[in-house]
Amino acid sequence: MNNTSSVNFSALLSTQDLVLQVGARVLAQGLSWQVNRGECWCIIGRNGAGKSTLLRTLAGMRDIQVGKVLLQDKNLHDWDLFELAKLRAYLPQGWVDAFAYRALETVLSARHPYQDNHYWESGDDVQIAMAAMRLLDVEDLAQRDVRSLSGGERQRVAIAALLAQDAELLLLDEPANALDLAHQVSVMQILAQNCQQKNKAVIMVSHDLNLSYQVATHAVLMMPDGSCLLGLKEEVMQAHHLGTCLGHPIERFVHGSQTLFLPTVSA
Ligand SMILES: Nc1ncnc2c1ncn2[C@@H]1O[C@H](COP(=O)(O)OP(=O)(O)OP(=O)(O)O)[C@@H](O)[C@H]1O
Repeated sequence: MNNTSSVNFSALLSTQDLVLQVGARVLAQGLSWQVNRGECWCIIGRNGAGKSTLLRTLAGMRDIQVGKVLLQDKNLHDWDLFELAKLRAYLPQGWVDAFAYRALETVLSARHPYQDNHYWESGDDVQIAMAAMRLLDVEDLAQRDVRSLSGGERQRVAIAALLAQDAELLLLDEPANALDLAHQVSVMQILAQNCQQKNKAVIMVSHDLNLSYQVATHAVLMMPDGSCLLGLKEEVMQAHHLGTCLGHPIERFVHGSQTLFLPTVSA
């Protein structure tokens, strides 16, 4: 399914007939997709479906063999790297901290594209970095060696860095990974607010159907046959579509203002 029937030239991101392939395996076939400012998309699929590969491709970290990815109206790989860093930010799924940076320094490094001499940060950069750390509840960890942080603390520092980059398009690979329940909800709400109040666009990979449904406006389901189902969450996140996508029957319940998804479990 494509969501490009009414062509919108002001789309922040668009793909045209994109094919994702790893070796002989086609992960996504002919994906044509538009993402506009203010939209929050979640990408759903089984392990190995190609969610991270898709996100890395949209971030410009993977070659495109077939099809196009446009940011605004320009080919992704034609963007100057510093301009690209102001336009899109990317949170990978995991990393290794090899050096003893302070948490604040890792957040400040996200301000690099805004520094004219690309070397020294200004007082404004420090304020922006600290504000992002405050929002993510890691302000108190600013002077800590990143290698001493817990998994959830390190994840929140990384999300603070992503926000400090102040890009229009936020690409996040399982942002709620390793977070406790309160921080999962808080991070998801922060992402939704960035779309609603700051007119940014979010594309995130998530395995949490319930939380995703609460904050997302749209969803992409990466199907086992390499097709993608994409559109408004209400239309796409139907129990039967999710069941096919995830290879397990799912039931959808409406409880008050909440929509809940439960996997069917036989006794
Ligand atoms: N460099 C590589 N060489 C061989 N196979 C690869 C390579 N990179 C990715 N793959 C394969 O491509 C498929 C898609 O990987 P990807 O990481 O995008 O999946 P995913 O949907 O994000 O999975 P998960 O939910 O487990 O994170 C997987 O089967 C993976 O093993």
